Amino acid sequence: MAEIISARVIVTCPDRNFVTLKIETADGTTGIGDATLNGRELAVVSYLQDHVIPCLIGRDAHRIEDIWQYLYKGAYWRRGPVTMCAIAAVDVALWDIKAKVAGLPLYQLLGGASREGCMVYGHANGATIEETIAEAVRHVEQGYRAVRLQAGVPGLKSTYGVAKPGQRYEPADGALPTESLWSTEKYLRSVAPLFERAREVLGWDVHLLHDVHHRLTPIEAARLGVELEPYRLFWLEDPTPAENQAGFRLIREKTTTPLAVGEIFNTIWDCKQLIEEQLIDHVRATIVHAGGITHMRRIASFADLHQVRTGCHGATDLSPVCMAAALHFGLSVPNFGIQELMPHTAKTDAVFPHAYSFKDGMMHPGEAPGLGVEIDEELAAKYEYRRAYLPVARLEDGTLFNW
Ligand SMILES: O=C(O)C(=O)C[C@H](O)[C@H](O)CO
Ligand SMILES: [Mg+2]
Repeated sequence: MAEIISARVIVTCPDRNFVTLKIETADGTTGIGDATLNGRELAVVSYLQDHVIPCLIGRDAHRIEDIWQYLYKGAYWRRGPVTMCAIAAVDVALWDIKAKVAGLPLYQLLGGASREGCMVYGHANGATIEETIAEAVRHVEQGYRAVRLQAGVPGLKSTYGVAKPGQRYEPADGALPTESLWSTEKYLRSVAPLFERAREVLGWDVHLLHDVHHRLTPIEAARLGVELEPYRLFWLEDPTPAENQAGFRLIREKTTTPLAVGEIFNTIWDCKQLIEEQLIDHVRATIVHAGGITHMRRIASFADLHQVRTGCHGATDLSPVCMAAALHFGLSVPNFGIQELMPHTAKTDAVFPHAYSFKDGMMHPGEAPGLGVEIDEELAAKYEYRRAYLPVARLEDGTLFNW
């Protein structure tokens, strides 16, 4: 028995907001879990503080599966991003505790390493095709074996995934949502030329990826998939909103461009049909948004039966605590595909000292017992929460669209 004697939520903003849950057991062992839900952070803080923590005190931290079921079924109101982020934070903190008590890096408890490291993809973006390709070249020089390409769309003032001049890309950029304009026609004209040029310059030994960010209809996505076939993408991500999973049948029938979906999924039920019918190649659900390591292992096992590999979301709104958990998970599951890497700022890294590392395009969680990441609470306290929303997108006639 490792009795939970306290659980606290820590909110900090070292360049961007993060929510972290810290659980402590009677013998002084602590574990942490990421609970960050970009743009809706405080809803998870309240869910944890007001509704979850009171249920944790006095429980045995080692009974991870039982606590997961207790929080999921016990709430009666199942699923949803707020609930599943909160459960994820508890779950990861408990795995951290268990692995620390065992004196092992977490991946050893998850079955051990299935590979030498986790291949990651970086983000190359620029206002023009040439700027984007130059960024991609820089990534390849740093050792990346896979790069996501996003370029500005001629005729649109701003584009998803493209940084403002001289700045890092960080989408949650306003105390109220900033508004951007979208034109499917302009966008569709711009994508194939980007990848044509990328293959000319980068050759064929680097994996190329692209994120549509939910902005096409299935038939438009099918057209784009066909147009991109000559450039052999590693994946085309979120080609269409995935609430209607059956919509992917149409895309799948038309194109062999591999598909990745699921960064906004929070349970296996969001991707059950996509996986069962083999409508996708990679599932993008990740630890913090999809119920933690316990639930992600369930999704990965189910996906493995259908030749679907993982491809966990890893943007900067997922804290280093989530990155560490994703790497232990990715190193251990048999059907790992790739891990997204959008490096955090030095300020964020200082608040979350960690054992994971990057080398030759691969990441490894390190050998420290537990997750191998801690939170420097004194430093964290210096960075106060700042409300920051994700943008919204409108069509050129003013219609609210998918961002
Ligand atoms: O990293 C990606 O693929 C994204 O689509 C990033 C998301 O827009 C971001 O994480 C939203 O918070
Ligand atoms: Mg995405």
